[in-house]
Amino acid sequence: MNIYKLSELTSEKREFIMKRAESDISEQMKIAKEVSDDIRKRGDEAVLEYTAKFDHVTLSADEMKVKPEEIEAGYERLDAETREAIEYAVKNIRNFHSKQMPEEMWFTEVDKGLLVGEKTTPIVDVCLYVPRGKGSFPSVLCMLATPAVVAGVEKIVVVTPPNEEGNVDDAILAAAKIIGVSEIYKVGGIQAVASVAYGTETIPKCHKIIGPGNAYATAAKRVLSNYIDSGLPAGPSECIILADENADPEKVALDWMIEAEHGPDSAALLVTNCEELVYKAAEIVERQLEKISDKRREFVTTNFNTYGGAIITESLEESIDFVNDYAPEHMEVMTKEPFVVLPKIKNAGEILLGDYTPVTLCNFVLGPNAILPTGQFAKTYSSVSVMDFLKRSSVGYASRDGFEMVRDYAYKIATVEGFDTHALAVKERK
Ligand SMILES: NC(=O)c1ccc[n+]([C@@H]2O[C@H](COP(=O)([O-])OP(=O)(O)OC[C@H]3O[C@@H](n4cnc5c(N)ncnc54)[C@H](O)[C@@H]3O)[C@@H](O)[C@H]2O)c1
Ligand SMILES: N[C@H](CO)Cc1c[nH]c[nH+]1
Ligand SMILES: [Zn+2]
Repeated sequence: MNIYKLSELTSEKREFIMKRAESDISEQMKIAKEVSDDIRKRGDEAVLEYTAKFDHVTLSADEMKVKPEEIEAGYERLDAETREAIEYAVKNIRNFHSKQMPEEMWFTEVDKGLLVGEKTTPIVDVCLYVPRGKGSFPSVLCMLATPAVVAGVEKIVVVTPPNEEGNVDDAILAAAKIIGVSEIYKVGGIQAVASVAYGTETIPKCHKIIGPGNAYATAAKRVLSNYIDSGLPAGPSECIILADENADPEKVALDWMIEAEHGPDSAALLVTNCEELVYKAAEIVERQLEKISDKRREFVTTNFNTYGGAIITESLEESIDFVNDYAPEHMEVMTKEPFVVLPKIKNAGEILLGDYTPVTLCNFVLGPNAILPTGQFAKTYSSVSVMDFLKRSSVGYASRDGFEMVRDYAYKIATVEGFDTHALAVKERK
């Protein structure tokens, strides 16, 4: 596997590690443009052809929309333990996101007679993209639909690629029923993004699509950015385990592998000032790899030899600087004093502290949102939250006296900017 000393890393290698897999999706963007143009022209007919081509499933237009009885049947088929786990997860996710809800309206008097504030309103329709390719993601539906419901979105549309049998997985259907969403379409990748960006005979046009996806879904969002708001960039999963000499190699090894199993394009890094920890954890990884499926083992090993691996630094401070530059999607802090490290972490989608908060917990049941910015976008974007489903309108009111007090100031600035009618509106107001 890749084991680098940070001080010996070439600038090319550092750039490769920093950029991860999302650096070049120009090929996928070409395909996304062709496919989406065709879907715009031919609607459902084209969507179904591309579903056959890319998902290897033949559906009719009527089969694309999941029927209420399919949701019921999926829920009933799912075993009781999994249903209970989903219900528990949704409870914590709902709780966490309810705390994020801003006040519907607030006002403050910035000066006498000048009242200003904000009014928050749900986005009227939002499409949730639930991936299905290298894995099945009922948890992603929970992470997207729960805050959408908490925020009060009126029309929630779910798109997800059909499985090999042309259906939606039972756990996704059950999660939908538990959360209370029912408009689901069996469509994925570029087809899904283009369908909701333009609208087809069967699939409604939406103003926003949000959710993680592979390079094709990401490419389609970029190509269609004039037609639909596509939220945060959430591509191949990635994680940094930040550890010092106090970390337990067994736990480090377990958690280092978590996000590496998403796919060959993911990135899982162990960043530590303790060389001995790296070799101990790497040995344990070898042993643990024997316990997982061939498919996931291959993803982890590919990952550890491409975008992932270990970075050995000279000190904990140097490790923290590296993390801040990398801006990981997920990160775990496994150091002697994680709460002391916390304030020093400036760029990360999620920061999990201590020995007992593996990424797995937050991905599924803890409550915070696991849909997070990837590819260094954690420098400017945040995790999915209720704010992704809301928007703010500024509100202002000036009384007559308030207006008189500020009219000259407004007039001056309008004149300096050369906006005549702006100036007139305050100068000539009786
Ligand atoms: N950042 C996050 O919060 C987060 C959360 C969960 C998952 N993820 C990531 O999301 C990604 C999900 O990817 P996935 O592949 O499992 O599911 P996906 O739904 O994104 O992709 C499957 C779709 O890709 C399309 N496709 C596949 N091959 C194609 C080809 N050759 N040409 C055109 N289209 C093609 C198909 O239409 C298919 O429906 C993973 O990288 C995972 O790590 C990220
Ligand atoms: N780690 C993913 C976000 O990057 C979320 C997830 C769902 N299932 C497994 N993992
Ligand atoms: Zn994961």
